[in-house]
Amino acid sequence: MAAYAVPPVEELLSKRVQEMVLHGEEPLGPYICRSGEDVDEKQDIMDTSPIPTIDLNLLSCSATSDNKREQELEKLGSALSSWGCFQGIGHGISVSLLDKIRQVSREFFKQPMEEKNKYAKSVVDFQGYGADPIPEQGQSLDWSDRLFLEVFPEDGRQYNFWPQIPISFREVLEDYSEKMKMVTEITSKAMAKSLKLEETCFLEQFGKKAQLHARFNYYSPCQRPDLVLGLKPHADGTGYTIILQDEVGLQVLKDGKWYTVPRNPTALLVLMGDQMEIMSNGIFKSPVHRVVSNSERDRISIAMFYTPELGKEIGPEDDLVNVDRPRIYKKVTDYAETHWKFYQRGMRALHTAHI
Ligand SMILES: O=C(O)CCC(=O)C(=O)O
Ligand SMILES: [Fe+2]
Repeated sequence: MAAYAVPPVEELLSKRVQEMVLHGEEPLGPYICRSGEDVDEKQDIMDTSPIPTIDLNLLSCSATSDNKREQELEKLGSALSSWGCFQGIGHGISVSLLDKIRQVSREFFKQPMEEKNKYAKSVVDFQGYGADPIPEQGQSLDWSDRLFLEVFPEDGRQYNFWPQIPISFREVLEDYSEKMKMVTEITSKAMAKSLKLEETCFLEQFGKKAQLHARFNYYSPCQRPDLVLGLKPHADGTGYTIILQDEVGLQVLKDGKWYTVPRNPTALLVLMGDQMEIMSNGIFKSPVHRVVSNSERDRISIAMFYTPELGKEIGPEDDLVNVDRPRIYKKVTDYAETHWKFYQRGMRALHTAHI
C-alpha cells in the first residue's frame, strides 16, 4: 500500500470539506487519504445491484394473505443473513415527506459557512455540524460534511444544534423521526418473526428509551474520486441504520465485492449494525459499507441510527442458541462506545463481543 500523509488532528477538524471546495482546495497533497489501490477497485464493483427489496407493507398489513406474508418474511430473513441489508419499500412514509427531508438537508448545506457554523460542534461533541470528534492520528479525511442530531429519546435533543434555516427544518425532522420510529417497530417485529421468535423480542432488547440519531451527510463533488472516499469502509455500531439517499454512492461489501445501492427515491435502505448481529447470534450480518465520491454530482443522505437504550444490556436471543448454533456473542452494554473507539482507528469492534 502506498504511503500517505495525514495532516494533524487540529487541522482536519478546522476544515469543512465544503469550505475546502469553495477555496479550490482539492484532495491533493496532504489530503490524499488513501492509496489508489485502495479506492480504485473498479474491477470489483458490481453496477447492477442485486440488493434485495422487501415490501414492509406485506409484512405488517393484516390484509396480506398468510402465504404472501410468509414468503416475504423468508425473503427478509435470507436478505439479512446474506447481505445484512435490504431496500425497504411499502414503509408507509409519503414521497412528499421523503422529498421534504432531502430538500431541507440540501438547503441547510447550501448555506454560507458562517450560517452553518452557528451549529458547529466542538472537538468533543457528537451533536452538531462538522466532522467526527477527535479522529485518531493516521485516519483519513472523509470527503463529506455532516450534521448529527439526537432525535430520540426526546430529552436528548439539543435544539441549539437544530438549524433554524430553512425554517421548516425542525418540523420536517420531527415528522420524519416519528415516522422512522414506526418503521423501526415494523422492522424489528418482522425481523423477529423471520427468525420464528416472539415478535417483540428485539424491541424489548432495544428498550423503551432506544436511541435514534439523525446524521445528515453532504458529499461535495471531488476532483479525484479515484483517490478519496466520501466515507471510509466501516460497519455501523448501531442496532440497525435506515438510510435515505438522493444519488448513488453508497456501496455494500459482499463476498469481497462492492455493490452499489441503486437510486430509488422511494426506498429506504435498512442496514444491520453490529448490535443486530449480536442479538441474532450471528445470523444477521452487519455489512461493511462505504461511500465513493463523484467528480460531477454532489450527494445527500440521511442516515437514522437506531441503537439500544443507554446502559441496557443486550445479547443473543436465547432461542437462537442451541447445540447446532452455539452462542457466539456475549452480552454487551453500550457497545456503541466500544465501536466508536475502534472506528476512530479505522477498525471493526465486533471481535470484542465474541465469546
Ligand atoms: O451516505 C450514506 O449513504 C451512508 C452513510 C453511512 O454509512 C453512515 O453515516 O454510517
Ligand atoms: Fe454507515
